[in-house]
Amino acid sequence: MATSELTYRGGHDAQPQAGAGARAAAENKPRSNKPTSSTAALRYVLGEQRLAFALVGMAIATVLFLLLSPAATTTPSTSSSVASLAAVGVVSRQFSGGAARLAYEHQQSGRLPAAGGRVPLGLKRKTLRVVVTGGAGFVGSHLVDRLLARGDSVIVVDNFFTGRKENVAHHAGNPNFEMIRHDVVEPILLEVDQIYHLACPASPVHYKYNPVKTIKTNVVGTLNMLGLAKRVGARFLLTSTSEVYGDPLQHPQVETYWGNVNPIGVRSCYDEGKRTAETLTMDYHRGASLEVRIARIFNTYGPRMCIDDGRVVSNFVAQALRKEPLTVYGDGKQTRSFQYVSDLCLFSDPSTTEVCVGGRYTTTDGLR
Ligand SMILES: O=c1ccn([C@@H]2O[C@H](COP(=O)(O)OP(=O)(O)O[C@H]3OC[C@@H](O)[C@H](O)[C@H]3O)[C@@H](O)[C@H]2O)c(=O)[nH]1
Repeated sequence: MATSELTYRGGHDAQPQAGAGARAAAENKPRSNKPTSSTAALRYVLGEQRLAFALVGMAIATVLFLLLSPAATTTPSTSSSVASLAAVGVVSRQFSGGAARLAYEHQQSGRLPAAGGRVPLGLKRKTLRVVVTGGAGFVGSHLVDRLLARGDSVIVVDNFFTGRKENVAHHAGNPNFEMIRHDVVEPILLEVDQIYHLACPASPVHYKYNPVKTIKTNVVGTLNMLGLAKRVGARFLLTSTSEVYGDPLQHPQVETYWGNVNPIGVRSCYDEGKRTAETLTMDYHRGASLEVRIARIFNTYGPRMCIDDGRVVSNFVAQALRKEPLTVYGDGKQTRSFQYVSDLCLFSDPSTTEVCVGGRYTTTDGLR
C-alpha cells in the first residue's frame, strides 16, 4: 500500500494498484536483469525533477552562505581624507603592539585568520613578502604591526639612526617577522612583493643633524630601493612629506600644487631630498612601468614617538609633563595639520596595503 501511495503522489497516470503490482514484479526479477548501478543512479537523479530540486537547493545554500559569511558582514570601508592616495578602512585607534601580538597568537593557535584579513569562501589569501625600510621607526613600526596582523611576511630594514629595536621587539619570535640592520644608502637584494620605503630621519632636529647624509638617504637610498623594486617586480611606496610644498603659498595644498621651496635653506636637505625621491619614483613608474605610490605625510604623532623627537607635539607633551612652559618658536603664527598615527596606517582590504595620508599642513613660520 505504501508503494502505491508513493507512486500515486509522484504524479504517474497509472492506477495506484497497477503501479504497485508493476513495482512488486520488478522487485521480484532476478538480479541479472537489473539495470547497472550507474544507469540506475542516473535514472534516479533525472527522475521526478530531482536534478532541478538539487540545483535550486544548491543555489539557496550559496546565497545564504554569501549573505551570512563574516566576510560579507565586514563593515564597509570609509573613504579617507581628501589627500588620501590609497583605499583606507576601519582600524581602531587603539590598535597597538598588544593587538598585534594577540592577532599573532590567534594565528599561531589556528583559531582565527589574520586580523583585518578578509578571507572569502574559506580560501586563504596569498601571503605577501613585504620589506619596510625604516620599519623600526615611529611610523614604520605601526605599519609593520598592521602588515603582520594582516598575515604578511615582513622584513624590516633599518640602520637604527632614529629607529629603535624596542618598537618592533614584540614581534620577536614571529616567523613572519625579520629584521636587518642595513643602511639603504647601500644596495640590498631581497625577494619581495612590495616595498614600503620610509627610511629617513623625519624630525627637523634629526634631519638637520647631518644634512648631507639626509639628502643622500633620500636620493641614493630611494634609488637603491627603486632599483630593487624594478629587479624583483615589486610594488613600491615612497613616504614623502608635506614639506615638498615648502613654505606654501596655497592653503590648503592640493596634490597638484607644486610648492614654494627654498633650495638652499636649512630644511632643503629634507625638502629637496624628498622632492627628488618623488621625481625618481615617477621616472621609474614612467620609464620602467613600476607600480608606485607616493604618500605625502603630514605632522604625525602618537605612541612610540621619542620624547626627544624634537617635533612640536612631543616637545609640548614633554614640557607639560615636566611642568615647564611650552616653547613656541618664531612668531607663533605658524600652523600645522596634525594626525594621529593610526589614522596614517590604515587597511580595509587585503588587496590594499598602502599608507594613506590625512590632514593638512600650512606654514608661515619663515624658518625654511
Ligand atoms: O618645541 C617646538 C617645536 C616646534 N615648534 C614649531 O612647530 C611647528 C612644527 O614643527 P615640527 O618640528 O613639529 O615639524 P614640522 O611640522 O615642521 O615638520 C614635520 O611635519 C611634517 C613632516 O613631513 C616632517 O617630516 C616633520 O618633520 C614649526 O613651526 C616649529 O617651528 C615650536 O614652536 N616649538
